[in-house]
Amino acid sequence: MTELLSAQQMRDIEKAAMDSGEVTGLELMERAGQGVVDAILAEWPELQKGKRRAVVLCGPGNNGGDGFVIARLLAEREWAVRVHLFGDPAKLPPDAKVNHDRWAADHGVLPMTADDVFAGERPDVFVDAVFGIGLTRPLPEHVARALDVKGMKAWKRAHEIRRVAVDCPSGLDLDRGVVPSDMEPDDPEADPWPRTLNVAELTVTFHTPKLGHYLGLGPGLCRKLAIVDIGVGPFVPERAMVGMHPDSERVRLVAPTFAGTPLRPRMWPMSHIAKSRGMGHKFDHGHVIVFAGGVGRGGAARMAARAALRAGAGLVTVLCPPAAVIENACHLDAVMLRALAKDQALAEVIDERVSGFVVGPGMGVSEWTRKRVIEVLGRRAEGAAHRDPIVVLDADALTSFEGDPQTLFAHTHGRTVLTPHEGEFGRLFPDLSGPARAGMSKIHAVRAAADRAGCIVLVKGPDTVIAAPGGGASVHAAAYGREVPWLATAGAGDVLAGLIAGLGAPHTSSEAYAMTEIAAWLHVEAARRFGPGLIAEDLPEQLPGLFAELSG
Ligand SMILES: NC(=O)C1=CN([C@@H]2O[C@H](COP(=O)(O)OP(=O)(O)OC[C@H]3O[C@@H](n4cnc5c(N)ncnc54)[C@H](OP(=O)(O)O)[C@@H]3O)[C@@H](O)[C@H]2O)[C@@H](O)CC1
Ligand SMILES: Nc1ncnc2c1ncn2[C@@H]1O[C@H](COP(=O)(O)OP(=O)(O)O)[C@@H](O)[C@H]1O
Ligand SMILES: [K+]
Repeated sequence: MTELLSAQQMRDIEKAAMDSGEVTGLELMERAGQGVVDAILAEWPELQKGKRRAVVLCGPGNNGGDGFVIARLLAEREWAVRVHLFGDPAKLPPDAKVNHDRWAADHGVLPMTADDVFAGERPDVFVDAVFGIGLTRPLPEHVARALDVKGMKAWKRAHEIRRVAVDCPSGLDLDRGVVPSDMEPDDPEADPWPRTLNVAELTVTFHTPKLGHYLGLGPGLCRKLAIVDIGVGPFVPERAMVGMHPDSERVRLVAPTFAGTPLRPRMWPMSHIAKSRGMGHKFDHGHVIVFAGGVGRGGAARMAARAALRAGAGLVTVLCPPAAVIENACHLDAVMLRALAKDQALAEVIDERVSGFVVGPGMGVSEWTRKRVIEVLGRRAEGAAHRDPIVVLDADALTSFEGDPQTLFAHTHGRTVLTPHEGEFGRLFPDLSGPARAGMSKIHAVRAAADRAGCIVLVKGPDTVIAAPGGGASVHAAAYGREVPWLATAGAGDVLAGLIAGLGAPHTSSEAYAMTEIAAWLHVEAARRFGPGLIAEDLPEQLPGLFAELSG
């Protein structure tokens, strides 16, 4: 895993490095600028030869300071570099001022209006060093227009210009992954895309990625992320450990990486999956129960059940109303089937060895669903040798508690996982959702939800956020080469619920949180492996091949 930092955490790290006396702000700025130039030349090796053109846009803070370093280093390569500044040079912070003055000693500095920026000859590289982690409010209109990709049309063959963002495309809030705008109120239900669009082809950030690189609009605006080590101290490995319960302050990125370095999938996730299973009897691999809805409504449960079985649960049983037995029997083989009448207690049809439940997909929003949820959450492990069953609540199991979430939260336990999409999340947490979330990041909202619910909460989407009570949080992003828009298909969420239960069901599987992270990752890997044209039924069928590849 890799830590994702907030802007404040990054500032604290930089400050600690400077306070230690080992490095000065000026040295950090030089390393940052050099790192950006190196990243540009690595990304586009054809730029290593010849005299090229660059336009560099510098802002009023240290992001602008990086821009002046980049301009100088490119000019030293005999590039023709044009620099535009937003702000008063006399008010630049000290390190940025030093670099401005070095540049201005023998080069011009132009104003930052769209007319000035998009004039002159077409550059090979366009560098955005206007704002980084210091953005505090929406971009001024004229700055937004100078950064707008549409302005590039002033040049012929504009598509050949390589757009590079320093730390982030300016205007992106690196804590939330949103672009605050004066024109559209900060309302998550309004169209999140800004009127002017500042999209990079390459974004170069420092030390580790920030939250906003992976949340919301971040990946779509940054496009490709390069991380430059500027030597501000070591990573904190124990906080980023794979498979461990997450740290209460730091957010981690769910990926086979360790402090930014790729890990072999054998180490993660396969070693964790294997560890939780060990050897043994099929019951040791867990028995998962999936509740199905009535006649004609069992598909969601069947897909969840198949995912749980493919994920490695030893046994999976679908429980359905007696009237739906024939329908389900026509579809199920390896997955077992039992009838459960409305007035029957669970204990009449299942034994105490059941170690996982999926409740909700296709069940219907009803009082009956509420009762089953509470009944399931009341089942606890017999004796210290066993753990409480993992209980995944999705879809109708969540919506059935709309307006009365406290009743649900009174029964959840540490091995409960809620898997809402944003709509379902809003039904349980209206004050953390929709317009009420304005100004708050998805991380903040999901952390608060996990605290309130007293269990793990996973909120789905291209940026999936997982949180546990006490502050631990992770982001799993289907981004930066892992985009799977075709995963937005009916039933994909049911499969995810089954995956979590299947991975978390072995009695020896202690970490429901780690298994939830792994499930989110495998879900997207399965979708990538299949490709466009995917329907939800295809997802579980990808798992055997995927496991084989990951173990290779
Ligand atoms: N510290 C270090 O050692 C290192 C830092 N590094 C680099 O520094 C960057 C962070 O620098 P930073 O903290 O100065 O913030 P930055 O993003 O330049 O912006 C702050 C300025 O913008 C202004 N402002 C904000 N929003 C505005 C708006 N909408 N419209 C108008 N003005 C606005 C704000 O003004 P204020 O809000 O105070 O009025 C302030 O003047 C970081 O991203 C990385 O690139 C690297 O070199 C590595 C070493
Ligand atoms: N653009 C996207 N990229 C990647 N994954 C997505 C995207 N849109 C949705 N998903 C994933 O697809 C699944 C949809 O689940 P859900 O909303 O519950 O739908 P359903 O109820 O039809 O199963 C979630 O796991 C979500 O993370
Ligand atoms: K920038």
